[in-house]
Amino acid sequence: MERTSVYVISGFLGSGKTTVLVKMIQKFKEQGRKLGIILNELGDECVESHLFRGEKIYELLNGCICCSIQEDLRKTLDIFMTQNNTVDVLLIEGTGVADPVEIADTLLHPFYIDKFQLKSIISLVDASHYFEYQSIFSSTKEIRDLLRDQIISADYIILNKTDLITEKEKEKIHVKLKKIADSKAIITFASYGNIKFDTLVEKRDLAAKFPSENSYKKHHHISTLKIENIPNIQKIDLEKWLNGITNLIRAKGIVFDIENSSYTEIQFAANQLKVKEGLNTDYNKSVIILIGYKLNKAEIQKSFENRFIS
Ligand SMILES: Nc1nc2c(ncn2[C@@H]2O[C@H](COP(=O)(O)OP(=O)(O)OP(=O)(O)O)[C@@H](O)[C@H]2O)c(=O)[nH]1
Repeated sequence: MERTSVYVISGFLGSGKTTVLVKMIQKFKEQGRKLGIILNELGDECVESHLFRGEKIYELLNGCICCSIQEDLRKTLDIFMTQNNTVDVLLIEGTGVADPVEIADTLLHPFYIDKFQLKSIISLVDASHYFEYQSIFSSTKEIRDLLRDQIISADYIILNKTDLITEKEKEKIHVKLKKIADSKAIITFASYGNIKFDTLVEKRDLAAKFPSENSYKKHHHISTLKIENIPNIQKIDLEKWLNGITNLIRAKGIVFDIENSSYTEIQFAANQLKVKEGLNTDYNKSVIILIGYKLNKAEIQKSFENRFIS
């Protein structure tokens, strides 16, 4: 079954995310695509609902900077999954203070990886405030780091509001962005989010990889590996095996127990394995996702099979 294409739109407060989102909706509709939209609002009210009248909108309210973003998003993705095939393109607008990696990370979860395909992380940069936000005098470290993360994790960067700056400033920002961004990322200029839709939706590298792999890549050379068909394994054995993998940073997964129609959730971080057993689910697959620094995928897959299957 075709996975639902997901586009994440990130960018700092007021950079033009909603402006671009409205344009994307229009274009996708012209193509006859069935759209779902997730808005991640700060505060407890979506003040922009009127812009999306008639669309299938899901709001993640109270989407503050903390981890609740991921939980809310999971709940919303679950709703999409129960509405089979009603949506073939999902657009997610992050709050101006969200790190898109968190959204990508959620889409990487074993529950969702077979259903959703992260096509692009689009990041808007407000050209008119670029130097102000980058300045150590008029901005905070948190803001600078956040803007940096938004740029690093994107595969499509829109320098928006160029109508408010000079050609010279535009060039200067472009040079800076090229230094920060992933080498494969597309950097484009726009005012009022007017970009070439075709270049935005055309297939790029991100689709061929696991979501979020790209996002971490620039700085961390992170790779991911999906192991499927997991037999019943003792927790201690799995923990030992995971701890033996060179450069592994994180693992997460689910192991389905056919007899009890329940699953065990697996979370491995900081060399420790945590499991939650006996959870109810409609999901009936077993899969573990490994995330690490330049993982030797073939070797790990083989080691898993030797140890637990044959
Ligand atoms: N001058 C100028 N204004 C723009 C441009 N793009 C968007 N705006 C305006 O900037 C304001 C913010 O745009 P939005 O699209 O709402 O930005 P946003 O990133 O969704 O904002 P938040 O929801 O606060 O995060 C609106 O008043 C837009 O009309 C642009 O390229 N040039």
